Amino acid sequence: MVTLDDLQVSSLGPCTVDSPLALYVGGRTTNEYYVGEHDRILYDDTLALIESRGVGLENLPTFESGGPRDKIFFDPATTKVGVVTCGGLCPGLNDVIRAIVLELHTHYGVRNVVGLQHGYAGFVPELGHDIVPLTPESVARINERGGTVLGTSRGAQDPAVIVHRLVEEGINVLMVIGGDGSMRGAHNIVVEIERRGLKIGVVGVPKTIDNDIPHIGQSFGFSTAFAKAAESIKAARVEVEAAVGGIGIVKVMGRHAGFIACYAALANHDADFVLIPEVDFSLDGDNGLLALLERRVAERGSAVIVLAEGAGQHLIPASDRMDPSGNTVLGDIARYLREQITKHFANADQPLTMRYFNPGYAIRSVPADASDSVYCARLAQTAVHAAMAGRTDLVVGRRRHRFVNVPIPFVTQGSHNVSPEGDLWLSVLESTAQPFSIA
Ligand SMILES: Nc1ncnc2c1ncn2[C@@H]1O[C@H](COP(=O)(O)OP(=O)(O)O)[C@@H](O)[C@H]1O
Ligand SMILES: O=P(O)(O)OC[C@H]1O[C@](O)(COP(=O)(O)O)[C@@H](O)[C@@H]1O
Ligand SMILES: [Mg+2]
Repeated sequence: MVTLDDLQVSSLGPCTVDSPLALYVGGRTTNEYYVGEHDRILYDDTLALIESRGVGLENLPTFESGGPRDKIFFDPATTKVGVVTCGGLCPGLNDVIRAIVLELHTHYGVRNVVGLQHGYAGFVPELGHDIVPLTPESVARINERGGTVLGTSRGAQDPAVIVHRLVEEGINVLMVIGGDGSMRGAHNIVVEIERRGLKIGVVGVPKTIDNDIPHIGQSFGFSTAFAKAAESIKAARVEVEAAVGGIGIVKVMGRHAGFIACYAALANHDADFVLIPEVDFSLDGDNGLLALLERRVAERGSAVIVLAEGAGQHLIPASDRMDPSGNTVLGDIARYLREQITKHFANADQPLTMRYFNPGYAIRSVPADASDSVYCARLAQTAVHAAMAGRTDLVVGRRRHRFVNVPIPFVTQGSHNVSPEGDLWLSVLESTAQPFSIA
C-alpha cells in the first residue's frame, strides 16, 4: 500500500538562490487553480479511499506539487543542462525539447543547454554521437515536426559511463524524456551519481504512446497517437460497410496496455469489438469471438475489431525474443485472428471480406496535436522548475489537473494498465456492446 514516504521526492540540497520566477509567483498560495509550493496534492480522491487509510491528514499519501519555487538550488549562471530522448518515438518529443530550452533560457537565464543524441547511447564516446548545443534559435519551430531532433535508441548503457560523461561535460542536470524503460535507466544513473557523491539532478518527462507509465496521469503524445489510430478505425468502418460480409481488423500499438485501442475505439464509438492485453478472450464456443463475430455480421452486415498488438498472446506461441531494451517482441496476433476468422467463415459457409489495417508507426511519428502540444510545454516547464530547485530522481506528471513531482522509484515499481474493473473498460463495453467476457 502506498505511503507518504513513497512519494517523497529526493533533493540535492537546500535552495538558497533567488528564483527569477519569484517575480511571477513569489509567495503565492493555493487557490482553486494553483497549488502553492508548500501545499501537497492528495494521492486518493474519494472519501472512501481516504477513510480506508485510517491515518491522520499529515500522514495521508500526498505528492509534491509541480511548479516554480521562490528559491532554487542551482545558480543559472553556472548551470549546464543536458537533454536526452530515449525509447520509441512519440508525438510531442520536439515540443518538450523546445519548451525545456525556452524555459531554461528565457525564464531562468540558463544559457548552457546541450542535447545528447540517440538516447543513452549518446553518452558513450565510442558510439560517436556528438553532443549538440540547444539554443532558442536551434529549437525554433522543431515542434512542427514529428520525431525527435535529438534522435533516440533502445538498448542498455552502463550508468558508470553515463555519469562519467556527465562529469566530463560539466552537466549539472539531466532531463530524460522517455518511457518506463528510460525512467528505470534514469534511476540507475541517480544511484551511480549518489554512489559518487555528486550533485547532479535527473528529472524525467513521461513519454509513451502506450500510456503505460503509472501515477503520472497521462503520458504526452498518447492523445495525438490514439486520435491518429481512430482515423484507421473510421476507414475500416467505411470499407467493411461497403463489402459483403465485411470484417475489419485494426491493429494498434500497445504492448501490455490497451489504452490506445480503448480510446481510439471510443473516439469513433463505432467499433464492434475491442481486444486488449488486459482482458483475455477465447475464439471458440457459443460466446467465443468467432461465434460473436458471425452473429454481429449477420445482424449488422459488418464488424470492426480494434486489436491491441499485445492482446490474445495466450492464443499463440509465446515469444522469447527481446528487443535491445529488454521488451518482449510479441507474436503476431493479427495474422492468427485473420486466419482463424477466414477458416471459421468458410466452414460456416458465410461470405467474408476481410480488411486489415495496421497504422503501426504512423500513429507515433506525427507531430503533436494542439492539445498534446500544450501538455508537452507545461510538463516541460514543470520539469525545469523541479530541476532548478534541485529535485532529482523524479518524473513530472499531471494528476487530476494538478502538476506533480513523482519519485521515479515509485513509478517504476508498477505499470499502468486498463483495469477490467475500471470505468474506462466499462465505457468500451457500453460503446461496443461486446459481452463482458468473450469466452
Ligand atoms: N530496466 C532497465 N534498467 C535500465 N535501463 C533500462 C531498463 N529498461 C530500459 N532501459 C533503457 O532505457 C532506454 C529506453 O527504454 P525502452 O524500454 O526502449 O523505452 P521507453 O523508455 O520508452 O519505455 C533504453 O536505452 C533502455 O536500455
Ligand atoms: O519501436 P519499436 O522497437 O519497433 O517498438 C514498438 C513498440 O514501441 C511502442 O510504441 C512503445 O514504445 P515505448 O515503450 O518506447 O514508448 C509500442 O507501442 C510498440 O509495441
Ligand atoms: Mg516502454
